[in-house]
Amino acid sequence: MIEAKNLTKRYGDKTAVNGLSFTVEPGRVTGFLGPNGAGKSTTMRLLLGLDRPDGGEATVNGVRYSDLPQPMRVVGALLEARAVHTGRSAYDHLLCLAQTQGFGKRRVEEVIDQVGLTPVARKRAGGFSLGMGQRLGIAAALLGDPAALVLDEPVNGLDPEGILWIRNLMKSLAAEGRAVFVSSHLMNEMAVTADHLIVIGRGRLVADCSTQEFIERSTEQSVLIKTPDRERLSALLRSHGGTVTDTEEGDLDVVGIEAPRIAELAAGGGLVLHELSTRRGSLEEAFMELTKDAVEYDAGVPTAGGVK
Ligand SMILES: Nc1ncnc2c1ncn2[C@@H]1O[C@H](COP(=O)(O)OP(=O)(O)OP(=O)(O)O)[C@@H](O)[C@H]1O
Repeated sequence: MIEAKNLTKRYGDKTAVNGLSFTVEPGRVTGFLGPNGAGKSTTMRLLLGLDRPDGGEATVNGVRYSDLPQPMRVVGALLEARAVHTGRSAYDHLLCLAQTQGFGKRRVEEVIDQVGLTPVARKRAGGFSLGMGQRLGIAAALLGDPAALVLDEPVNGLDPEGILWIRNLMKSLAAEGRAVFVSSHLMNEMAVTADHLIVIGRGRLVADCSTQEFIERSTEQSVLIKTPDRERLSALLRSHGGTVTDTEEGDLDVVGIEAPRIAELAAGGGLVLHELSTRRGSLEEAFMELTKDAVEYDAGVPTAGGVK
């Protein structure tokens, strides 16, 4: 389990991470979301002991990274997508890393196989594509068979096949009981990958809830109605507490009453409906709205214990 307690990091006047507390549980993929500059990479660097916090602390299985005797056995990390600038082969690169931690050749071969690099394992890693470089980075993260993984924007710059591969890998690593913590600024990507979401805006926690809960709470539901009895239906729905707006196409958009109830009310009033459809706002819109709120109002958003 990864835990951040009141984590704070300042760079000069800028507070990159501001009193952040959350836990990343084993057995699930936890998405770490925030717009550019929200503080995701800084938080991950603090978790991995690459930077010192100005306040609070970050631990993995209750221990600070810098105090872990064999860190690669506890947490594997992939930080920022970049090509590996090495004249060494993928195999030699991993073997070198493995030897620093006392892992053998067999483990190197296993992780190479796991990430699908066996056919190119003896080729110079410096010539790898971004996708192959990512696979190599993930192989390095997996070397110690760690209980937790920290992956910073692993899908950045990958083609659809690479994205699908990483997505499935993260899910299977979580299914094996590992804590998988993955950052992204893409809401839609996290919606299909993560079981749980931690959302930050300007270094502060905005939401900490299951992905399902986030989707349900964040995307407001409205009902679109096509009807020849627009005026009467509109008045009827308003009298039952609905918020009714006219769309540019001359239809009705209703918030606050669900479709089956609208159909019953219309039938009761002898009003004709030509179309009745439930719509949800896009997740990406909801995410932008949420992080904007964090900055401007810091209210009305889902957190672990409900809506803040
Ligand atoms: N070494 C540093 N020195 C000064 N400011 C920094 C440093 N590292 C990060 N920052 C600032 O802290 C804030 C958070 O940056 P961080 O890289 O953690 O955000 P992020 O959420 O990972 O963004 P992105 O998705 O763009 O990588 C930004 O405003 C950034 O400019």
